[in-house]
Amino acid sequence: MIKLLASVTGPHEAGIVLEGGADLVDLKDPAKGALGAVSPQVLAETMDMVGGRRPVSAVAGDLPVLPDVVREAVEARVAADFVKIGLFPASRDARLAVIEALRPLANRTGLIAVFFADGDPDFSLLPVLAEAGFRGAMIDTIGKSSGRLMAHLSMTALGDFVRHARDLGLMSGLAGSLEPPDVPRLAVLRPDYLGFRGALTTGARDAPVDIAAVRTIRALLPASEASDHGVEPVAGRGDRILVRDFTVPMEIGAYDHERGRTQKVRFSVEAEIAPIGADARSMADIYSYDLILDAIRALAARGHTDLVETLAVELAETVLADARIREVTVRVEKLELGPEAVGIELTRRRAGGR
Ligand SMILES: O=C[C@H](O)COP(=O)(O)O
Repeated sequence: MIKLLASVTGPHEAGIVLEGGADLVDLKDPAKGALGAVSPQVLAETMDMVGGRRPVSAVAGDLPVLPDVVREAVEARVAADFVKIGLFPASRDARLAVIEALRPLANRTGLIAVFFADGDPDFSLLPVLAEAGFRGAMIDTIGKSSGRLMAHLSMTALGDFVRHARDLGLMSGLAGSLEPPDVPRLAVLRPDYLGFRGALTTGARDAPVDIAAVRTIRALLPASEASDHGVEPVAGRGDRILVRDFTVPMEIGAYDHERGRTQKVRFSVEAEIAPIGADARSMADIYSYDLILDAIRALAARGHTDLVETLAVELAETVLADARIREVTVRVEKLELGPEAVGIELTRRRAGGR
């Protein structure tokens, strides 16, 4: 489920966003910049008001990228469930020094790094953050009048960020002047959080939060895991691995004039496998079409074969020898005998059914 992060200025606005369905109460002072901080006092009052009903995050502030300055600001806010730390424009070394300085605080609060889409984001720091004990990473924008998140980063780049964070065990969040129509588009990328301030107010970013605006955003977020994962295989049908029109020269034919030379033979294969899991990401999770291509190359390399029928049966048997294959259809066509193509198509199924 994709959660709603709502940025508020203190306890009063926290009450409003909770009523509107926020999943994370995020404290910040929008009048003081992208990550303008509220005082530890306001943090304490807001935590009291929220009373553990939802996690509370606090931003560390629009700070220079200096280890001591940032560590001190985070230390003052470790009572929050999460503290968000901006990786503002700076050299890689300066950012690394800040990350390292925060390592000792990682078991006192949930550290969340904030990359800025318009502030030279360096996503190669994601593994460094994971190793230093950070709990998550998000992308926001610094310049709140210089366009929405997607004006600075493509959907592909945002999707890569979410995937990379997830692979590293980091929560991910996306924010940056987002508007209601952005929600379904970004929800497709499946970040853990979408974050809002401007879209939750009655007007400007530092105007008061408005319950109707919060509800509008809430209603746009996918309601449950079920709707997030509402994709399932069709009962009784497998997925299909395809090799289409793979043409190789080979020695083939029962006539004398077909011996001692090669001619073009075209192979097409459709192999049925069990439905691929939604979490398939690597070669280890799938049956590769390369195995079929290799089997065809081996047939072509082994010398003369009289009949295309022999090739088709052998190829089907080779493919079905892999226990993951349920059924295979093989087409073998000779391409140099006058018509466009002559050949055979056959289907074989694993004995014993599915
Ligand atoms: O953390 C999220 C931000 O508060 C988003 O603010 P914004 O929607 O005004 O850019």
